[in-house]
Amino acid sequence: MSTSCVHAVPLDKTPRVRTTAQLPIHLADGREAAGVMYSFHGLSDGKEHFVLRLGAGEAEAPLVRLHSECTTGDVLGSARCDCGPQLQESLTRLHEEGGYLLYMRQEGRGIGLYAKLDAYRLQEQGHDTYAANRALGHGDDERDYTAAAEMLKALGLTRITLITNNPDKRAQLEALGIEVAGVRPTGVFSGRHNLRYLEAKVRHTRHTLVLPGATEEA
Ligand SMILES: Nc1nc2c(ncn2[C@@H]2O[C@H](COP(=O)(O)OP(=O)(O)OP(=O)(O)O)[C@@H](O)[C@H]2O)c(=O)[nH]1
Ligand SMILES: [Zn+2]
Repeated sequence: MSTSCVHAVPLDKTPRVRTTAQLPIHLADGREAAGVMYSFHGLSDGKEHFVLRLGAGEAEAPLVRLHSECTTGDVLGSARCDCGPQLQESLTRLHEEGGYLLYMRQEGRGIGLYAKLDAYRLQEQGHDTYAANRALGHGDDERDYTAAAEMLKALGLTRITLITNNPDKRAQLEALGIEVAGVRPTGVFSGRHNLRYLEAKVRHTRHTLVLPGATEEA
């Protein structure tokens, strides 16, 4: 007897929220937070981004952290960037005020881990993070937030307060039909290993970071 397997294929570009699951998580300060995790089916870039909702209540323009994947920083605690502490800070804020973490599979500003590690080698030879990308034939920043806007809309979130220092995130989301009612900066997590990386973000992509020893206009 033959069997057939029919996969559900979405007929339009609207993603469906695929699953939700309770996820108790430990915050950096030792407290426990209650999360709900959402995954999606049918996002336009075909990647497996996810959302974690934390805290209680629903603000009129809920807090949203749009966080780009950084395996070295988020998972391993690498000090070459500020991603790990930014992620922990966001989880704490979202737990306290209520809101959503969108974890975007955009490793290396969209170039992937393999190329990011090549870029690290070039940085050891003196390139900054953006020049290293270009030397490898990539754009300075290849991130596209279409899938983020799709996820927000699928959750009914069309007016948000965004946690970021990156003006491009706000601009892209607004162009995609998400109203960004306000922006909250992340903390500044600088150290001897990531100072050049942070300086390059300010110089090159106008991240709103005030670094030690810099003036606000710099
Ligand atoms: N290509 C490349 N990507 C990097 C490097 N270091 C970190 N990343 C990636 O950069 C992304 C985070 O981007 P950032 O520019 O640090 O910050 P942002 O997300 O634009 O801005 P915020 O919202 O303020 O955090 C993650 O996907 C990291 O994997 C690097 O040296 N080269
Ligand atoms: Zn990082």
